[in-house]
Amino acid sequence: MKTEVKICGLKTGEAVDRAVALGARYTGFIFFPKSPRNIEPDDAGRLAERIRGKAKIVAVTVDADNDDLDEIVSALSPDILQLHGNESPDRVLTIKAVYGLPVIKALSIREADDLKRIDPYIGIADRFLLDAKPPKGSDLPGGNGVSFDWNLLDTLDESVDYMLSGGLNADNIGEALSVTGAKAIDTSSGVESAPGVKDLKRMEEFFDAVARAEAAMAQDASLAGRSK
Ligand SMILES: O=C(O)c1ccccc1N[C@@H]1O[C@H](COP(=O)(O)O)[C@@H](O)[C@H]1O
Repeated sequence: MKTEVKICGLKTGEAVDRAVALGARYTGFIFFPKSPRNIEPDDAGRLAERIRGKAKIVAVTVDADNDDLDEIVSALSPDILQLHGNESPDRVLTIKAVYGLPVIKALSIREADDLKRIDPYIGIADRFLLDAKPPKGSDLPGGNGVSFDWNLLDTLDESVDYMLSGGLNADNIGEALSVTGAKAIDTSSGVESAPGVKDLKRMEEFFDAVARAEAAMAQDASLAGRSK
């Protein structure tokens, strides 16, 4: 099966167009002023019009208040809201009810116990985004380019629908997919030349690496099938 790819932190028409041309199923726009990927809602709305219907448009917010959410949803008309802060299950329910949009709830993972934080959101969040915990001193809850120990996901219930995130790039995505078998992946700083600056070549290398990993996994599965 083809891995679903989300390219996050898009800020230019060139990067949005290229991400979708390369096969991104999800495009992410960051609404968090401290981030080098922060974008104004109206600018994001204009960029999203270039690819609406070709890839899902995801608004990434961090503990946003109602006024900010109203402005973002009205300017961008996102397909999905990604909640990347400390939004409680009740807050997620309220946001879903108010905007009628599916929600990806981001959770940060460092150790096995962190996976227990998924449970209260089951049946509430439509999907999870499992990211690494921010390094000490970082102002950003995501977009830090750091990975968590993918082996922790060995114990994750198969019914949990998640996107793998955190420090993914062309060099490590093959191993990440082989260890986790993730069906959906998300990257931001791993396809940049500087914080907030998407690099078209790095994006292309990322998609190439995903395709190589998929081919290798399909070959392994076929060999395993033949040896039965
Ligand atoms: O990217 C950001 O600046 C950001 C800011 C605030 C919340 C979330 C953010 N990014 C999310 O984090 C993942 C992982 O980033 P990376 O690949 O490790 O750089 C990113 O894809 C966004 O979903």
